This record gives sequence, C-alpha cells and structure tokens, in this order.
Amino acid sequence: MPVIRTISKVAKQALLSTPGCGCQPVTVAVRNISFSPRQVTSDASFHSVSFSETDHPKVLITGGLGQLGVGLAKLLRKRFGKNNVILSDIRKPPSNVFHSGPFIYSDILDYKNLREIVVNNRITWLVHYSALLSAVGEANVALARSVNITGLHNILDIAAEHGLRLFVPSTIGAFGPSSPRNPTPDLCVQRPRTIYGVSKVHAELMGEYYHHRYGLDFRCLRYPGIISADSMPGGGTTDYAVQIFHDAIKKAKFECNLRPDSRLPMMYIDDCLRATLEVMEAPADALSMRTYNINAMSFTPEELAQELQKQMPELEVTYDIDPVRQAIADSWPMNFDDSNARKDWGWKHDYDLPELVQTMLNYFGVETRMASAN
Ligand SMILES: NC(=O)c1ccc[n+]([C@@H]2O[C@H](COP(=O)([O-])OP(=O)(O)OC[C@H]3O[C@@H](n4cnc5c(N)ncnc54)[C@H](O)[C@@H]3O)[C@@H](O)[C@H]2O)c1
Ligand SMILES: C[C@@H](O)[C@H](N)C(=O)O
Repeated sequence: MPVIRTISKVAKQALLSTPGCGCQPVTVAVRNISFSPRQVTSDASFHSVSFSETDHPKVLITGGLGQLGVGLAKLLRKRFGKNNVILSDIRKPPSNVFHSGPFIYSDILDYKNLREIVVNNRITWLVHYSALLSAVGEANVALARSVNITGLHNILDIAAEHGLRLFVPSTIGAFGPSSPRNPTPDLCVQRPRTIYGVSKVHAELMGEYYHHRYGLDFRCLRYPGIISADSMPGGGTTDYAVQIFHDAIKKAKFECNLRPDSRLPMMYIDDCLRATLEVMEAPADALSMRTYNINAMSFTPEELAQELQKQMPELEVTYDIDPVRQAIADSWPMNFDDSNARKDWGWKHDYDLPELVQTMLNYFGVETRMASAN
C-alpha cells in the first residue's frame, strides 16, 4: 500500500512539526505533497490550476438555478466577464438564463462529472449553492442528507485536488435551541435540530478541517433569510418574507405560516451577493476565521407587515401556523452578531427594513406598470 504509507508519513511529519501546544493549524497544501483527500490510485497526480491574482477567476456555481445563483452569476459576470462564470444545476434553465451566459448540467452527486467540468473549464473558484433548505429537508431527510452531505464531500475533494477557492454558504439554521439567540455570535454552541442545520454545521467543520489539513482556500458565510424580488425561495423557514410581497401585490391579502412575533435575521439579496463577492476577494491574511456570520436586519412577520402597510394600508395579514416551520424558527437566532465580518474584511450592509420594503415594492411597481403597458 505505497500511497497510504506515504500519506501517513507526510501526515505524521506535519503533525510532529506543529509548534508548541499543538494549537496551531496544520497546513498541508495538496499541491505540495501530491495526494488527495479522496482514495486514489498510486499513479494519479494532481495539478492545481495556477491562479494569479491579476487574472480573472474562472467560476463554477453549483445549484445555480435556485433563489440566489442567477443573481450571483449576474454580479460575477459584470466583474469577471460573461464567459468566466458558469452556472450549473440539475434543472432545465429558463431561456433568459440560458441565453445570459454559460450554463452546464451538473449533479453534485456525480463526482466524475464534476471533476470533468472543473478540468475542462479550468475552474479556479467554486461557489457551492446546491442544497435542500430547511423545510424541504425535513420533508425528505434522506435526499437532504445525500445532497447536503455526500454532495459536499464531492465538492470538497474536487476543490482540494484542483487548488480551487471554495465558497460554501452556511445559514442562521446552523444554530439550534441551545445556542444563544439574541444575539448569536460566530463561536457558540451549535446543536441544530434540522437535517439542514446539521448538514451546514458539517459543511463548516469539514471546510475548516480541509483548510487546516490540506490548505484548501475555504470561505463560508452564514447567511440570514434572503429576500429577493425576481427569484423565489426554495422551501425554507424564511420564505414567508418573500411570499408576502407577491401576495400583497396580487391579492392585498397574506396568510403567514409563522407566528406574528417570530423574530429572525434577514437580508436583501443584493447585500448577500455583494458579501459573497467581498469575502471571496478578501486577502487571505484578512480572514481571522473561515466561517463568518453576516447580518443586516431582524424583524418579525408583524413588523414586516406593518412596514408594508405604511405603503399599502389595504394589506390584510392573517396567521395559519405551520408547526414544522414554527418549531424551526423558534430554534434559530433572533439577532446575528456579525462584528467579526465587519472588523476583518469590512462587511457593511446597505439595506435595513424600510429600504428593503421600498426596493421590493419599486421592483413590483415597475413590473406591474410594464405588464399593464403590454
Ligand atoms: N435563500 C436563503 O435564504 C438562504 C439562506 C441561508 C443560506 N442559503 C444557502 O445558499 C445556497 C443557495 O440557496 P438558494 O436559496 O438559492 O437555494 P434553492 O433551494 O433555491 O436552490 C438550490 C438549488 O440546488 C439544486 N440542486 C438540488 N440537488 C442538486 C444536485 N444533486 N446537484 C446539483 N444541484 C442540485 C436545485 O435544483 C436548486 O436549483 C444554499 O446552500 C442555501 O443553504 C440560502
Ligand atoms: C435561512 C435559510 O437557510 C433558508 N432561507 C431557510 O429558511 O431554510
């Protein structure tokens, strides 16, 4: 077993050379020692794509047809060029997305196919968005475990083998009922009670482990609930905060599936996507951690409804509580402490609740006028 012996020798040397108390990270860059975290044949060797900071990165986004991916591709294409950002998913893209830039089929459970895409397109940054969200995950635990955990293992191994910079989003859902909830700091007890939360804590820990063990350039932000106008959420606990706008415009009525006093951290999508680009571009030495909370605002359904009613007094909101979503919301942070992100790499949000509501209504107002003009 020559490969395994070589690996354990290198690992042993790395551990022995750890200074002092052993609390320093053991950084073993994959490209320096020619082995991969995945079991490989002895004649395989790995070459990372060398990525000079002056070049544009070549970006692959997995799970890109969900609420966040198309917006992120638009932002990154503006910055790095249309052909340098590839969107991928297992679903068929709508024609406007298909014609807006490169799109490719990619199932993150297919390791070989993923590796082929990374190699053939000389990918240097990987943004891993594929996931099953909190409510959908509780309805299909086996699939959530497979996509969110097995899929992540494929992504980590491919990123480590090819020297990629890897972004994996985490979430307020990575905390649970025993975490401090108001506010929730970066480092505290994390015992989530959903498969989604468990898989995200796993992702945070595995990414950080690969960073220390193999030198993987892993970067992770814990997103709040994200609110967007032109894309729909994929089955989470915070979805009500998007749906309320659609129903307010269409019917002036909204039935909320969370209690009126359920306070959760939230963020407008433009802030979320900009934070993602900023942390990906941050110099490595600015990052004192690899997983950061980011925050913008916190509100309850009642407060969001009141802010909307300032502009749409006719809006009627009723409540029909979904016990699954309510139990999840009750276990999540109410306020997020993101002081480390603000200190380390200058994170600053632009949208608070009034700006969020105004921006969402402006978006729908424009759409409504356009629709009635056609
Ligand atoms: N939207 C939010 O409020 C929010 C908040 C916190 C964290 N996040 C995280 O951000 C990421 C993106 O979120 P989103 O809201 O766009 O999610 P989404 O549910 O809208 O989209 C996820 C996408 O993953 C794809 N997918 C599922 N199985 C796949 C597979 N086997 N291979 C490839 N793709 C697959 C789906 O087709 C879907 O398009 C997720 O990891 C999510 O956990 C989102
Ligand atoms: C918060 C986030 O991870 C997602 N919107 C969910 O509710 O599941």
